[in-house]
Order: sequence, then structure tokens, then C-alpha cells
Amino acid sequence: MYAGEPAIEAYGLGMRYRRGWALRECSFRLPAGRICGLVGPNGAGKTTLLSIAAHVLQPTNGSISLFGEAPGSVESGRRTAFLAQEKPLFRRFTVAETLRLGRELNPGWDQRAAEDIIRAGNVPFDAKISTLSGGQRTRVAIALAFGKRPDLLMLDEPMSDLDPVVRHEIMGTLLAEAAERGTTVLMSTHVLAELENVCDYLVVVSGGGVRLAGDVDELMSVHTLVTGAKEGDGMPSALALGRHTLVESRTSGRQFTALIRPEGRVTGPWDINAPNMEELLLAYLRSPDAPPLITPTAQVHGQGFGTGAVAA
Ligand SMILES: Nc1ncnc2c1ncn2[C@@H]1O[C@H](COP(=O)(O)OP(=O)(O)OP(=O)(O)O)[C@@H](O)[C@H]1O
Repeated sequence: MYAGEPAIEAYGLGMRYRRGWALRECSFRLPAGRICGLVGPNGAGKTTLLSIAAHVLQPTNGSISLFGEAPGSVESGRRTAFLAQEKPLFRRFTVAETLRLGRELNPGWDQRAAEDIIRAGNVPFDAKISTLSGGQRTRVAIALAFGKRPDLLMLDEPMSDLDPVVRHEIMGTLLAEAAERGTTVLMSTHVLAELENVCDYLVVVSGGGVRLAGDVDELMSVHTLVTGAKEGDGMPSALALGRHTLVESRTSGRQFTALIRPEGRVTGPWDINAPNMEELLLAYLRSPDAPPLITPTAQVHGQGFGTGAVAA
């Protein structure tokens, strides 16, 4: 693996269910070795995207590759692990039997890594899956995914039924694993605050399309949060009509707050701050019509992203 090699490259990906399009013209690149948060409102297409990458679903159009290979290939199957929301485990198996199955199905299986995760939660190895709590089952599913020692780990809201202490512990294991082995992680979540110290890459989807994608530092550095006194009923026209790109503006009492992508220096009688990750994500989630932004590392080669693309 070399720095910048794409772990995932999606190009013009579309998925149409009977009710309509869940993904449309979805294109982005995730370089290898990054920990990427996949964020979007309910129904945005996150599970659909992960399921296509994990070869659970076939896209209606477009393509996606994992380390340059199609999702169904032997090579990408060997190198990737997917932890789905439903966590399909055999209910009649014990925890030990479940790990044994993992060992038999995966040539690079790491029994110790899997057992360590089970032990950290004090889950009995001889307990049947059907007798475990939701959170304990999640822990077993996470142990299975980690035991595979994948190069790419895809997780669909993995922590939703874990208590905060366990979430913290599993996140720590995930980060240590990724740092030690250079594992690429793509993780969908609604818990924005949890992403702040974990992710160094972000993909935001909304309405089936990519709204924001790229390196966290780069995304943060091109946004500014402006707060000040309202002008009339809204934000100052100097900001609203200026050359800056407005992502979102809100008013409360006599104040306005705007997240912008500034063009040059922002000058005015306002407080000007860098947003934190949660503020950045919330602004894009609340404004699905904001112009998209795909930074150069997240652009698929040969694709002209036009509006919103940051100059390389
Ligand atoms: N099997 C299906 N048949 C028909 N429509 C579906 C199916 N699965 C998903 N959809 C629709 O596709 C869209 C995207 O769904 P998806 O589950 O990918 O979103 P999501 O971003 O994962 O949402 P959430 O945050 O609620 O988990 C939604 O409108 C959903 O209703």
C-alpha cells in the first residue's frame, strides 16, 4: 500500500429501489489508511452505499472499487470486513463457536484480537448468541470484523446500541488498530460529537448525493463561522451577497450565525471563528441545498467536479 492509494473509489454510483433513487451520481475517493465518518440524515443513502461496497447490493449504475478491485472479487472479499446494522449472527451458536466460524472462513484470522474484544466486555465464551444483550451481540460482531484483520473496515452505525463507556472503549480499540495496521475505516454514524477526535476524513451524503467529502483539516480550513448582529430580519447583506459561498445562516434574537466558505478575507464587525467538526456537519445537514464541496484527495481522477471543488 502506498500513501494516497484509494481504498474506495466510487464513480457515478446510482441505486434505484422500487420507490425511487436512493443514490444518484455518487462519486468520491477515500484514500487508504484514513478513518472516515460517513454522515447524512435518515434515508440519505448511507446503508445503501455501504451495502454496495460490501457486495450485498448491486448498483443500478456507476461503479465502485475497493483497492482497485470490484466488490465481489476474491481479493476485495479477503481485504474488507463489513459490520451491518442487523449484525447477522447464528443465534444457536455460542460465542466461541462464532469465533471458530470466523477462523474457518478467514485465512488471515487473528484469534487473539477477536478474543481480546470479547474478554474486554466480559462476555462468556460459552454463552449462546440468543442469550446475549443487544450490546453484547454487537461486541461479538465487532470481534468477528476485527478478527478478520481487514485492510478496509466498513461499519454501519456500529455503536448505536452500546453504552457510552463501551462505545469509548471500542472506538479506542478501533483507533489503535487503525494506527497500528494502517486499516482504512469507513463508519456511518449519527453521533457527530464522537467523530471529532476519531475521523481524519469525512463523506457527507444527503438526498443520495455527496455534499461534502475530503480531508478533515482541509475541510475545516476552508470554512469560517461568522457571528454578529442581525441586519433587519436576517444576516448582513455584505455577507449574504458577497463573494463568499454561504453554506448556512441562522438567526436567534438579535444575532445571526453563518457558516461560509470565504473567498479572501472576511472583514466586518463580526466574530470570526473556525467551526468545530460538529458545527460544520450540522450546517451541511441542515442545508441540503448548499453547494457541494469535494476536496482534491476525495475527487475521482478524471472527474470534473466543477462547483465547489477546492483548487489543488
Ligand atoms: N430495500 C429497500 N427497498 C426500497 N427502498 C429502500 C430499501 N432500502 C432503502 N430504501 C430507501 O432508500 C433510501 C436510502 O436508504 P438508506 O437505508 O440507504 O439510508 P440511510 O442513510 O442509511 O438512513 P438511516 O440513517 O436512517 O439509516 C431511503 O429513502 C429508503 O427508504
